[in-house]
Amino acid sequence: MIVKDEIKKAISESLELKNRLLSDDKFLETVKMSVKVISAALRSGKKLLIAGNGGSAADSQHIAAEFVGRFLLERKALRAIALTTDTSIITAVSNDFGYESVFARQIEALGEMGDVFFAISTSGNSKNLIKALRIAQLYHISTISLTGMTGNEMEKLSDICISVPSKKVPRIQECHIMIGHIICDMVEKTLTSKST
Ligand SMILES: O=C(CO)[C@@H](O)[C@H](O)[C@H](O)[C@H](O)COP(=O)(O)O
Ligand SMILES: [Zn+2]
Repeated sequence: MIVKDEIKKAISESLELKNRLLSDDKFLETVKMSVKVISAALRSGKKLLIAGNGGSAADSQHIAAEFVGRFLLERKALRAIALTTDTSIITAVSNDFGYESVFARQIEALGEMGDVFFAISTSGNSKNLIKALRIAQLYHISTISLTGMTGNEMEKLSDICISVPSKKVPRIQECHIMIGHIICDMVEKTLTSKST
């Protein structure tokens, strides 16, 4: 039996978490910093590489599409790539090197100094993202992580970590895509504004 109370519980949990973010100045600051770093990289012709597993792979593609296509404004295409889409690369690298290398290897192939690597994970402990963050650091690529609770491994390896204070995967993911949209919106506005 479908219970309306359960539906309401999921919605209120999501709202409560978003409300916590609304009054978390440290969180707001990390989003603001991320917008600055991504805007500066894209403005100077560098690119945004995005990766995550499962639902976060979908978020990676969703965000890359906003940049390459458009979010809300008419403007030129922006350089963003999701590292989650090429099944030949994903299967070959996983098969030959192991799944842990699936993003790191693509960063090694495509990443350049000054690019930004945006890693999305609810646990903040996915091994393939940890390895990719280490490689990104080695190649002087800026690193931004979007995670769940603080204190995760990815946070330690990232220049900026935007963490959502929850252990509930779906609730974290709901905040992640909201944050992704906010970043797209603000980067788009920054890059199309004449005064900046
Ligand atoms: O979307 C969901 C659960 O809501 C799943 O597909 C989830 O993303 C996968 O289990 C991921 O492998 C989890 O990885 P991570 O968020 O811990 O990095
Ligand atoms: Zn999900």
